[in-house]
Amino acid sequence: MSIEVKDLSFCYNRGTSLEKRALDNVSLSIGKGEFVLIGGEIGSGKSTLVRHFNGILKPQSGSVTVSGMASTDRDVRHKAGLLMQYPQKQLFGRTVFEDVSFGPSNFGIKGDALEQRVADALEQAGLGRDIGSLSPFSLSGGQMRLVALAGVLAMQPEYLILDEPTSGLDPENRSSLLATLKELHLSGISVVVVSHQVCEFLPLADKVILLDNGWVSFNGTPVEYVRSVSSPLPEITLLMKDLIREGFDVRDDILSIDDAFEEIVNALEKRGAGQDE
Ligand SMILES: Nc1ncnc2c1ncn2[C@@H]1O[C@H](COP(=O)(O)OP(=O)(O)OP(=O)(O)O)[C@@H](O)[C@H]1O
Repeated sequence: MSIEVKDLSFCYNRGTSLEKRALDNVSLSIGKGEFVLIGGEIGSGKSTLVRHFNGILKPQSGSVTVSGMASTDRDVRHKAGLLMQYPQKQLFGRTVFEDVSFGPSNFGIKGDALEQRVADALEQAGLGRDIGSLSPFSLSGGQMRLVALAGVLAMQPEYLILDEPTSGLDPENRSSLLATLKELHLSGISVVVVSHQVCEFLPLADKVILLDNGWVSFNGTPVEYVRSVSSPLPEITLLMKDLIREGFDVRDDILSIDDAFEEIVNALEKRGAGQDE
């Protein structure tokens, strides 16, 4: 069971003078249980692509299926939950409980079952269950984002899709969100992260897909990605720090860029071998 995208094309303002082709014959597959990173420059089509996964956008040509269900089916949103960019702007409830319970209660879940769903989702999102009675607007920006994440998790999706989840977060909230995503992935949820900062999520990813002007320019493992780019030094330095943060076996006394590349590839390969065991 997977997300299958076949020959997907999509234009905004189709048939007008403002026509903009955002996706051009995109085909890809996201396996169940994978952590997939979708990267690419600003405007390369990342958001347009993932908005097809939970049916916000409908394919103009080609197809998208999620665990065998066409993305045009209304129920696809129960299989793929999307946390949009700046999701805190979408909070509306008087209490956190009201916000997080909105999806499942519309789905007919009530009473104790609803309370349990909300408590579980708050816990999975890394928030205590006691937060339910607070106003979401009394929380910090990072906590508000986690409340929005809990709202998506309360629908118990098979695929959790996050569009630029760390943008605008301070370093502390960023690390706690990354830790939460790692936990969610370990618990068996498939995670798809859209980010133009590939290095930030590379240590967590099983697969990297890059878009360039609406087409897939790269689709491979993190090791293949590192081998394929000649990243500028600051990115490599950040990646080394991110790998150390995630407990990868990397030396921190590397002097040359070539050695740094080798060290990163070795560390990622070791992790890959560990996962296969
Ligand atoms: N609602 C819209 N109407 C018209 N054009 C749009 C619309 N949304 C996106 N586009 C255009 O489609 C292209 C792809 O946009 P998209 O938002 O999918 O890219 P992105 O890679 O997610 O960018 P970002 O990193 O800025 O979020 C861009 O050229 C963008 O300007």
